[in-house]
Amino acid sequence: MAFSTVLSHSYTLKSNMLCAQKSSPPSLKTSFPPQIRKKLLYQPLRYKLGFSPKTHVSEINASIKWEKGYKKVEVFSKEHLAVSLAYDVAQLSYKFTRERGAFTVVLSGGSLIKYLRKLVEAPYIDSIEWSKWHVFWVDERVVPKDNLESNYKLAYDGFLSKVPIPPVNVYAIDDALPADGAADVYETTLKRLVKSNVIETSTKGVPKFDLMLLGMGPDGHVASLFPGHSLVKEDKKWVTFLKDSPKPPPERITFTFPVINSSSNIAMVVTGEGKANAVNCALEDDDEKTNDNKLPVELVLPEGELKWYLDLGAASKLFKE
Ligand SMILES: O=C(O)[C@H](O)[C@@H](O)[C@H](O)[C@H](O)COP(=O)(O)O
Repeated sequence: MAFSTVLSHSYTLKSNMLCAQKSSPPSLKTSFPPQIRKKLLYQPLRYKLGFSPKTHVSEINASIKWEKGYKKVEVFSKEHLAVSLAYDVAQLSYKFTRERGAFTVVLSGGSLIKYLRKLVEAPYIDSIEWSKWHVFWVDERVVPKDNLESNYKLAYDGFLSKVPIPPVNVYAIDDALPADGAADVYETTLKRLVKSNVIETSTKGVPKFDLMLLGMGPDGHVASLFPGHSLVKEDKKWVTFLKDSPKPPPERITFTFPVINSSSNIAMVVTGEGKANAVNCALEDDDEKTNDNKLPVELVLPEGELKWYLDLGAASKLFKE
């Protein structure tokens, strides 16, 4: 079905790739609607305890969890989403810093940063080994770092300025370069860090980040990989660039799918009713779809773990009467 709408970010999307809307969303209430409870067809997940205080665990249990194949999905209130994300990130930080003395974390732009807000509070602010963190961006707009459009600025203002990560471990793009140069330099930086074992590599020799924190646009884009764009198929470069992003600003650099899909862990953080169609598309069973018919988000198939963190709005089309 052809799909055309004006998105909240004030750019127009035309795509025939989104799944058709299949049912009306349940009305959103403060607690989970009964039809959602009824549709708990899947095995609940169990959290591995051992790092975070139990008080946080009991709060996290106020959510819906299920697992379907490799897809782990959890639906939260917005507040619990931030609590749960902090808990999971802290556990991974603990695991990787203990196992290999470093924790490589890839950030996105958008609302993701505000969902990291619990990490800058007790107990995490004092218990995480921030000095072992290495921070990257899955995509960046080619603008100066102090520009309001910069994903670096967004992350710095909302998160990085509040935690003691050594500045040398924060890998922003070189904002003095044009898009192609910035992408090349970023890829060179990744190569250097792979060589020095700060970043692990997959069996295919591609960087394997410990944790990628991804957002998704209403059109199903992830990173700066947009539906129907040729970069979705890029399989040689680790980092590439575009000058024709359908979402402004047009010039960006982005990780490619080989790098995204080498990750040890991906957290897909998606909120808001505007994303419900794309979420439904990504989580439905449809073996008939070829890669050409898939949204970019559906091509996120990491070697490691993939977990979806949804709010009620984003999940609203998953639960049918
Ligand atoms: O560079 C960008 O334009 C953003 O990084 C973008 O890709 C964002 O991550 C998603 O659109 C989800 O954003 P929201 O969570 O704010 O909807």
